Amino acid sequence: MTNFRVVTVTLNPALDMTGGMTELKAGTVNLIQSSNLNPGGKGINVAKVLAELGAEVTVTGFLGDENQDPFAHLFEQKGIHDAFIRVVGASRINVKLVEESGRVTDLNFPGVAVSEEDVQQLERSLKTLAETHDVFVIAGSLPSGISPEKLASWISTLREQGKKVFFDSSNAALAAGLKAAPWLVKPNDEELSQWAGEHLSNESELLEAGKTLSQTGIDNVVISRGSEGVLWLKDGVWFASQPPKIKVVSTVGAGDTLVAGMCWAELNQWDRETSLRFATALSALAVTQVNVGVEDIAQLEALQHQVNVKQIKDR
Ligand SMILES: Nc1ncnc2c1ncn2[C@@H]1O[C@H](COP(=O)(O)OP(=O)(O)OP(=O)(O)O)[C@@H](O)[C@H]1O
Ligand SMILES: O=P(O)(O)OC[C@@]1(O)O[C@H](CO)[C@@H](O)[C@@H]1O
Repeated sequence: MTNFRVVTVTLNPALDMTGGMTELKAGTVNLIQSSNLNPGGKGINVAKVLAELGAEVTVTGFLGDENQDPFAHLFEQKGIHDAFIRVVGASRINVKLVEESGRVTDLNFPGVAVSEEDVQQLERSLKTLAETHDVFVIAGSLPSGISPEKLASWISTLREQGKKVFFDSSNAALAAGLKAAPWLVKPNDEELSQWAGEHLSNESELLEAGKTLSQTGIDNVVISRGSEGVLWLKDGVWFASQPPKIKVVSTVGAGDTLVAGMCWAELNQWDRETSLRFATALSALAVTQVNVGVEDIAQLEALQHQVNVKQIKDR
């Protein structure tokens, strides 16, 4: 029987303060016209979407004990099991400035530092969760106190236990995590360029770099390209998707929603075309709203019909 249980790991959660404005002018006073404060962080966003789709989700990572209430409230509201380690201090507040054009400026803060004792608690939590779960999503940046090598060691351990690890991060954490051969990775085109050490400016360069990445032992390379859709390499075969043209409200969490969609598709054992169509439509829907989540199931159905999916031949 299919098991719909997932653990998401967010080592550096954030309260996302989103401000809507006409146009950002750096170095001047900018007036915000609308604002929202929502619990976020990549793994938590993935968890929220998965829970709304119907998965049984457990969340872990590190949560500051001074401002944990909005997170705890979200978990309760969505029926998400809360296995977060509480650490001394406040989780960061990240500021997202969304202009009328849809352009987003992210101000991502460093986050609360974790101690060696906190790290040991998390390792115990992962060990226990691995006894009952086969799918782990590890997403987001690292707080001070966790080295990229430590993160990579967790991915390696889970992989040695036969777990499917979905991984989405950036910078040094991404580089180290990729070496541990997660089951699925989702860099965007910029992150893949960083990994490749050169600017990848077109599809064929992305395909080439994605192929090289997969040869390091990664089963699924999923490259997100914003409005240009998704490229997905598995078993040596590429699929590409193109979402319809959409009025962008906020792109915050679009990548996390794509990861959640790919994860949900895997839990359902859907074929490749169905999986990619679903995950692309889900992430395209995410950009039509400020908050992360599946707010409009009817619109999701309609969007799936408008996503173009094709296999890329001879690659
Ligand atoms: N303007 C858009 N129109 C339609 N779909 C979009 C748009 N922007 C993003 N998407 C969908 O969301 C997916 C993920 O977006 P993107 O590539 O921007 O991820 P990301 O850079 O990881 O995002 P973030 O870090 O903001 O979560 C895209 O592959 C696409 O399917
Ligand atoms: O600093 P990180 O962990 O890389 O990214 C954090 C973050 O930008 O990611 C989510 C959107 O993907 C937001 O909820 C959150 O603020």
